[in-house]
Amino acid sequence: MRLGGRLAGAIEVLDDIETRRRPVADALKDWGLSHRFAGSGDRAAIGNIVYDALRMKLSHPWLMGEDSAAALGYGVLLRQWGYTPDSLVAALDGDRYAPQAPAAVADGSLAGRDLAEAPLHVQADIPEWVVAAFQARFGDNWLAEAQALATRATLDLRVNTLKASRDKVLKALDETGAEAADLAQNGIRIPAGEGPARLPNVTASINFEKGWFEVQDEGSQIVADLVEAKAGEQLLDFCAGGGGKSLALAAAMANKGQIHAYDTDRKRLAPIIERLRRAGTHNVQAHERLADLEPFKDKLDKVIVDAPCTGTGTWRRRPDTKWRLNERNLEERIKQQTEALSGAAAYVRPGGDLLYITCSVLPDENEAQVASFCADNPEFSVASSADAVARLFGASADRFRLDAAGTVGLSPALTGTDGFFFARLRRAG
Ligand SMILES: C[S@@+](CC[C@H](N)C(=O)[O-])C[C@H]1O[C@@H](n2cnc3c(N)ncnc32)[C@H](O)[C@@H]1O
Repeated sequence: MRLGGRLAGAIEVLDDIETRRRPVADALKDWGLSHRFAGSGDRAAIGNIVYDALRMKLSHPWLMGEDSAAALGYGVLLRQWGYTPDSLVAALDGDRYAPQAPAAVADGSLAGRDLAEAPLHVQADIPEWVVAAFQARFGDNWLAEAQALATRATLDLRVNTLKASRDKVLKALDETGAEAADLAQNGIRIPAGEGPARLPNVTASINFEKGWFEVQDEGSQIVADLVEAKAGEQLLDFCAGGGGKSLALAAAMANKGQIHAYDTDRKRLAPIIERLRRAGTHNVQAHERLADLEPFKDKLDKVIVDAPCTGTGTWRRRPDTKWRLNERNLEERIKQQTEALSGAAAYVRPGGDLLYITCSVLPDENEAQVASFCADNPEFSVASSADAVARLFGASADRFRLDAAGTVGLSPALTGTDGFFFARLRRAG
């Protein structure tokens, strides 16, 4: 397929998502099934246009002066893929599948529009009701932070030090453009690629099956590093999900000591068994029932709450969730976080730590949640992570956001990672 056909396909999918409220992955899959002539490169290019469009779902239509799927598709090519109006006309010339251009492209009036005149949430490409929270969290830099969340994310891997070194994995992936990550000590980064470029399918490789690495955002690796899990410690990963943090912590502990992995959702937890096997991890025990944790009350050195959250920090990877988020979801998540924190606190030994993590940048889920937990549980107080950040990240420590109490914030604009929050809450000894 040429560019025009790919653009038309993406516009069809965007239309389907909008008019039938369809999940992106389903809409893309259905398009592929009903257009079997399209090759894998075509499908990848169409997927890229669709995801890029969803990242900038407000600013493209504003600049085009029309709220249509075509405005989104053309917006992607002109504002994200590096085409100029002239080079785009040339690329689509004679292509009978090329969709009709929005009027502002056809008559050239697009050139006279300036995004700086758009409402702030449109410039930021975030829902209007979230602006106040971004301003509270990022101050003067909020717009740049929001715009960084509207860019493509890199593909990040964590080297499993139980099985391989970073150099060994880098060598094995040398055709992918992989490089050592800037911050995470065992991180590897593969560039996001531009335009129609496909990310390499690294999980289809033998080395992935051998357990040499896991796919994990560098921010998620960094918060796991900040736990500073030590060989021999007794840990609980209370919101273990599929085990991303448990696997990283187990490797940091060199398979020594014990990690108990628990999650209320058995279906989310189940894949951990296969992941642990592949990684050669022997010190993680998965628990399906809360009652299994009874013997560990007041006993554990560290309890990790990687809490359910709105995921605002992951908007680069899942731009569709940006537009589904509403105030009711936020309230529900806050309630779940409060429950998870108070449930998990019971297992921390005196003098031990409760580590609170979210992949959100909203203060209500982070700083405010920590403040209200400490007010309700006066045995706990924030222990600063400033020293840990300096110890682990040395000269790069100034890229982290540390608040006065010593909680840590990561974000695409600051650390080049997903947005994360990390707080160490110490139980009095
Ligand atoms: C952000 S996800 C965890 C991701 C996981 N730690 C990882 O690194 O792959 C949050 C998890 O918390 C679980 N959860 C929600 N409420 C909970 C509670 N009260 N107790 C335990 N787990 C809970 C959810 O089922 C979900 O799997």
